[in-house]
Amino acid sequence: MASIRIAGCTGALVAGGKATRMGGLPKGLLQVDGEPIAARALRLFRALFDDALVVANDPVPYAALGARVIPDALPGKGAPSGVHAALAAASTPWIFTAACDMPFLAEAPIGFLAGLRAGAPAVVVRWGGRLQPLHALWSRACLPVLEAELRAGDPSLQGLARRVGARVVEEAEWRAVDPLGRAFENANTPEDAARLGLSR
Ligand SMILES: Nc1nc2c(ncn2[C@@H]2O[C@H](COP(=O)(O)OP(=O)(O)OP(=O)(O)O)[C@@H](O)[C@H]2O)c(=O)[nH]1
Repeated sequence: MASIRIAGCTGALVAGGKATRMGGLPKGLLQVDGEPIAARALRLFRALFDDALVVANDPVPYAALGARVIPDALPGKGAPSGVHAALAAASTPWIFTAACDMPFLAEAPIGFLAGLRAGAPAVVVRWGGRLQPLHALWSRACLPVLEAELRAGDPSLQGLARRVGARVVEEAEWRAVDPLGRAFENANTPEDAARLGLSR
């Protein structure tokens, strides 16, 4: 059980990618400490948030996890399609998004992000010189902006963060809760999976 609750927020696992660099394996099923990444994430989401869902265009790998699995509403644009679907489907004013290949989600860093929500349309960390929009908080105010951008072209989530005026957490600030940036670690290739200690 989590020691904090983050009200008005849905945890959304973005899991609709092709995982070509991982040979098409549903990356959320990679195991961390003997548990699929997706199951671990949903367990954390249920403890922290009002609701939890998975955005995946193939629901089969995630069907057994007991969470609502939704497809992209505006498919074909990568992770922005997933964030859009989550914002459109959530019944809460906020969503927390995480990629399905992030094995080290943790309560304290997510709580830190949530503590910065007031007055911001989104909260995104800059780590390693790059905004990290797949471990971020997005408010419903971002939905019409992202929807218009998806209909018009091929937007990036980093661009969306800038355009909505997201609260950007700089690296020095983030180090207080996550000194090594573990939250943003993700497994794109079998080599990444091995480095992060993940198994099939
Ligand atoms: N819902 C949804 N999620 C996506 C989509 N594309 C990528 N994602 C997710 O976004 C996160 C980051 O995706 P990437 O790792 O960059 O892309 P990927 O398609 O999973 O992998 P590659 O094919 O190897 O690039 C992962 O959790 C993906 O599952 C999409 O079109 N829809």
